[in-house]
Amino acid sequence: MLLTSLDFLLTFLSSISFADIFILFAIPFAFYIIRFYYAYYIRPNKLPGPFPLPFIGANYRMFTLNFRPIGLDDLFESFRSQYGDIFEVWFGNERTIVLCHPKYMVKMHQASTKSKYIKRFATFEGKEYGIVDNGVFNNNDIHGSWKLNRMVFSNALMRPKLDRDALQWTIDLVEEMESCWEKIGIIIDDNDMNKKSIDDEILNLPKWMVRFTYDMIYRVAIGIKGNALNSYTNNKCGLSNDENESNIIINSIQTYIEGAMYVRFLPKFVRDYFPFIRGIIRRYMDNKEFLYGKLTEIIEKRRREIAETPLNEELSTDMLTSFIIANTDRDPHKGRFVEKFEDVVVRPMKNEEMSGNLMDAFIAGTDTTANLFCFIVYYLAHSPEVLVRFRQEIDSIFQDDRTRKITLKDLDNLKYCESIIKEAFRMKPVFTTNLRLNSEEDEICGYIWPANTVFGLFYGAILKRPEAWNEPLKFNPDRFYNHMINDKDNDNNGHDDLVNNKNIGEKSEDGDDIKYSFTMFGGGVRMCPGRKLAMIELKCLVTMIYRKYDVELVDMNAPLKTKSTMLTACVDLLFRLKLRK
Ligand code: HEM
Repeated sequence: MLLTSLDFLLTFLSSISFADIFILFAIPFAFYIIRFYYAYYIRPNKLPGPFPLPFIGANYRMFTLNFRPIGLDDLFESFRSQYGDIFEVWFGNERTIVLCHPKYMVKMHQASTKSKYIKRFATFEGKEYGIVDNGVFNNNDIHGSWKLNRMVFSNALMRPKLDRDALQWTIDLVEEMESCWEKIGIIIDDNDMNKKSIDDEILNLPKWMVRFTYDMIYRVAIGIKGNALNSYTNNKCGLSNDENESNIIINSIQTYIEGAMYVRFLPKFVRDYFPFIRGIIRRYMDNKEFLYGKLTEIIEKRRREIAETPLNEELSTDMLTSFIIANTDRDPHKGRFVEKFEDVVVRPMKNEEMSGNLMDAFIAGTDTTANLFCFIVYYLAHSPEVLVRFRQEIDSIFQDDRTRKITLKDLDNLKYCESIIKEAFRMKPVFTTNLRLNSEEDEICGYIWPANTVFGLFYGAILKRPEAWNEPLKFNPDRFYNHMINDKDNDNNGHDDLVNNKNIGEKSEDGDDIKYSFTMFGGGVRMCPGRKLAMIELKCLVTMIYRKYDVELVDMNAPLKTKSTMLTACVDLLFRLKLRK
């Protein structure tokens, strides 16, 4: 019997010719191409944009003629100058309508739960990986899990009680990093004794900052000190280099984020059946299982600790503790929310919901802050007159004391510092392009768009428009500072001004057209819930460094090197510190 089947198989295989194999592959391929171009030619509202190729869409335009990849920010900028303020780009099979003028983005940035533009992503790839309808950022289940997750997330981050602790944790971390820099010779004296003994890797600011922000978010999210900074120094700081739990988890989170790109952009068929890719995906899936398992252990342990804590004892302000007690009798804010949506069944959170929210704190709260700090350092190094003004502000607040503990009141007073942070974002937005989808048919820019059209809000363009900004290519924090000082609605508390982020441009008096010209934290009901934390962290870090040190770039002539996707990252920025004279 076995022999007969084998005979049959051999006969069958030997009868297959090369032409048969070709046809076998060519038919589905041809079918795909016809379908692709049919969809392309019948698309509604044909806009200008790069001609898409099957499978890769317009991705081929990401390479220059000498095969060098260019960033998404530069690519969109080149399309904008070629096609105008509204154009279309195909990424694979997905069409994105890219908007470059704030007036086209008004509906996306309006804070109304009735908005048709609350959804963020069109693709639904990656549910098994936990990146769809989980947590906050990637969550498209607007009337389901997103609202509750978002309310709990915002409550954990926006309550004033966290401010005090977030400031203290930032101070502790800056001091830890500073002592490390001192030991390994990043902080130099006039004799430059240590100058030659350090390799470029150690002098690279973005590497430090990513670890700094991971440790910070680990502390804020889980309530435990992280170890990313410490481990980076490989014992050079004389600190122990234990592979402790925080390190394992932080590494696993970084692997998870890397894997999310594969899962989101490769079709399921390719992920499941292509031999080489299948292996890679398997490893990412194993890492994801491991990570979520670890988070569940941490959540369970914290649940037990909370249950054992007497009712009259105050609980920690970290996010995880807030998630666990949210909407339970242990919650001091039960029934009260910083952001409240209608039609939400308010209930305690499940473990997997908490894991998703914790992951979002890491995904959205680390690289953004880390890279923005690097851009601030770059622009300050090239703007001596701004640095002088900043030092005047610092000295007027701290007098000559370069080590006094920074308070929340100081942060409120550091208005020029805040303006520097905003201006660095305007010049080099870490969040280059936001995405939103319409849940119903709607009009944008005079066209009627069917539901589920993907809109790319190209922030890189609106932050430089001459209608909204004077001399838009100039680094000039005064454009924000003057506004903060003169704004009649401002209660003289710069901190609050930012929290209520008014999304205004410099020439805000000039009308609605430029209303949403400053979108550092996005806008509307999906606006960044980490904005207050990010500003506490950045203002404290920038002030502590510039109050005490002169920051020198190793190569003052080097252009700012970045890598840009949805987020723009600083690639290399070699630095040294000298004690300020
Ligand atoms: C300088 C630092 C940061 C910048 C520039 C930034 C910017 C943004 C922007 C532009 C958005 C999109 C908002 C929209 O669609 O309207 C966003 C969303 C988000 N950010 Fe931030 N962010 C920063 C820091 C943080 C931090 C520290 C956290 C938390 C620890 C955080 C958590 C989130 C979350 C969870 C969302 C998704 C909100 C939603 O979809 O409902 N971000 N952020």
